[in-house]
Amino acid sequence: MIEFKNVVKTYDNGHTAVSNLSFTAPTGKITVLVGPSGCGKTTTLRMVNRLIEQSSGSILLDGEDNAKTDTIRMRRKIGYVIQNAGLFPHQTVLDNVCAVPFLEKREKKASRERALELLTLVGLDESYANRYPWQLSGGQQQRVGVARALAADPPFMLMDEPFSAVDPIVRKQLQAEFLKIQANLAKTIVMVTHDIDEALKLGDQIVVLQEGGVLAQIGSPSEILAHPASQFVADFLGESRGYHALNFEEISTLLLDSSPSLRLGDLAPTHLHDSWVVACDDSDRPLGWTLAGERHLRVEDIDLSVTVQQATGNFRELLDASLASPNGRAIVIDSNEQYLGTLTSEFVVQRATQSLRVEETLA
Ligand SMILES: Nc1ncnc2c1ncn2[C@@H]1O[C@H](COP(=O)(O)OP(=O)(O)OP(=O)(O)O)[C@@H](O)[C@H]1O
Repeated sequence: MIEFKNVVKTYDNGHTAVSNLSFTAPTGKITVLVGPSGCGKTTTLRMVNRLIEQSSGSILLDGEDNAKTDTIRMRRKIGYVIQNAGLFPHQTVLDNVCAVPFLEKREKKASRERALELLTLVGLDESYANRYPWQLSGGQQQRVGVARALAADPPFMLMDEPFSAVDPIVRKQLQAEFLKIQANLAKTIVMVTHDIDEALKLGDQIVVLQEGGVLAQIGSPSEILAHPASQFVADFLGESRGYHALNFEEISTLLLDSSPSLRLGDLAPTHLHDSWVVACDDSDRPLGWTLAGERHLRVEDIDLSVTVQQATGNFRELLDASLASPNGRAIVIDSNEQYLGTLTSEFVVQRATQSLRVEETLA
């Protein structure tokens, strides 16, 4: 775990960027620092690996005071991922990933093999190993940055806006892959982001800072959304708090409607003619919606543009799926992709309104 104890940072110009900050980043969990621009997030992060020295207070890494530990030894225990990846431009991807293991004079063959494994883990196949950073897209460079930080197998990771330099789709992919990796490796991570969505998605714990590096609130994403500690936190989370809170409601807790379904080749009973019906394949996997008619169901009659939603997903994804559907209903499937039922966007919106009201009374 990483413990901040009454940490203060006053820069030479007299500006206090971090004021008497105390919190613990638990072992194996992701702690995300958020707050408005200039509130001291990066300063806080960089004090952990002593790229910035605190003015007073202490930071302990698994109980060891980082100011009393040899800096080089201490930094080797900490992976550091920054925006734009910060790769060495004249080294290949493989050499970038192996940088720390080579520095530590680890066995070269084993280090390279592990580097290739890590590249695969972050979604890059072996063909990227001999490329140079400039031959990669921004998202690919960020993947290499994450693989490089993991290569030394450090117990701690510091990540400063690690996924920010890419477009929203790649960013989502990187976040999802990163969560998968973390589920296996369970590093103790402190991450900075200015994206509240990212914080809520990735963080086990959120630390909200306000101007001057003052701790405004610490808690799990759902705690912070449901019980903002102050007007500042409520304002910072913004008007979409209710919508964000949907991330933490599981669909499986809801009662689904059982909209009628048809398999390819089936004839619809007359009472269903001109109604929306869930079209499934031979194994009851939904393909989309169809307006039932007098003909046997053909693929051409199906609106395939819908997103089907896993019951293990969250309420917010469900809202997106229902809004994207031709009849305002989301199709929900189980883990075997079998059809389970449907829900209307009205129901989801009603639920969102309810949760927003609950939060407003609590705030
Ligand atoms: N070397 C420095 N000397 C003086 N002031 C500094 C120095 N570095 C940062 N600051 C100031 O300290 C405050 C905190 O900066 P920091 O970079 O930690 O904020 P941040 O929350 O990460 O901001 P952003 O979200 O904009 O990246 C800011 O007001 C900044 O201007």
